[in-house]
Amino acid sequence: MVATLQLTDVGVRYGKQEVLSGVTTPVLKGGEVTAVIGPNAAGKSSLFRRIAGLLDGPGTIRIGDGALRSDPGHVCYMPQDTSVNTVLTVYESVLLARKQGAGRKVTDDDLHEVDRILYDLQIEPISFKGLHELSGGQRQLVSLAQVLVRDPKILLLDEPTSALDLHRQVEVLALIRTLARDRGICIILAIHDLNQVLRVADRVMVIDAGTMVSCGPVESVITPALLQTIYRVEGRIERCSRQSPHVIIDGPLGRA
Ligand SMILES: Nc1ncnc2c1ncn2[C@@H]1O[C@H](COP(=O)(O)OP(=O)(O)OP(=O)(O)O)[C@@H](O)[C@H]1O
Repeated sequence: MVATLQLTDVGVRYGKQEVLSGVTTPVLKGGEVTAVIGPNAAGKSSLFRRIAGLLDGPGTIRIGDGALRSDPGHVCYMPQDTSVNTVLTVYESVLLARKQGAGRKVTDDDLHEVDRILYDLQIEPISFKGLHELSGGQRQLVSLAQVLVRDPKILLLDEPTSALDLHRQVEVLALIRTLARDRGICIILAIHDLNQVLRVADRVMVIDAGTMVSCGPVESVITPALLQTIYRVEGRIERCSRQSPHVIIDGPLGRA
């Protein structure tokens, strides 16, 4: 069965302050990657926390069918802040994530999955380091391992590559793309780098000042007009290497 996610009129309030309202999407399907973009403080993380069930608010979040909804393990959320306060090793933390809500007995299959994900993310060399000993980028990779190992059907990744070097960004985004396609995962990721969005996403949702201003195929949403109106920069989209589109920034626009 293909996992699906659809938002209707979804909003978020912190106390009396409404920070997001009226987010309505088409049906987002397993196998596809949707990038959520927009300026700082636009409401992207709040939207992720709302979808993950960590915040209440108006609107409807329809996830898959009844079978999926009754198994919360199928929706996994990786927050933006990956700081930790624990004495676990990398391996233990990923194994624990795998067993979350799934009984205590560790099977060969569990160990195999942990090994595979550590290998895919190229972090086996740090398997037995304590989480508190890791660099920011290493912590981010381990957080990613903790959600991927749970075999999610819907995966919410809030800026999963923000602490990674260029090589790791490219590798991780390629892995995300492959996992979506091969395992039919519906992946939603917040990301600021528009060139990476052009490489990885099928669809882009733009959030600005608490509202969704567009949601559609990548190349029809990432345009010079978007650069001007949302980011206040002058820029172009050009086909460069291998004919793939790139954002080229010419300069900032002045203050409005
Ligand atoms: N726990 C909270 N309590 C009150 N207001 C909050 C809380 N978390 C976020 N906000 C506010 O909600 C708004 C949206 O914040 P959010 O973190 O969703 O933005 P974002 O688009 O993810 O930003 P960034 O790109 O900077 O990570 C901001 O004005 C922020 O100050």
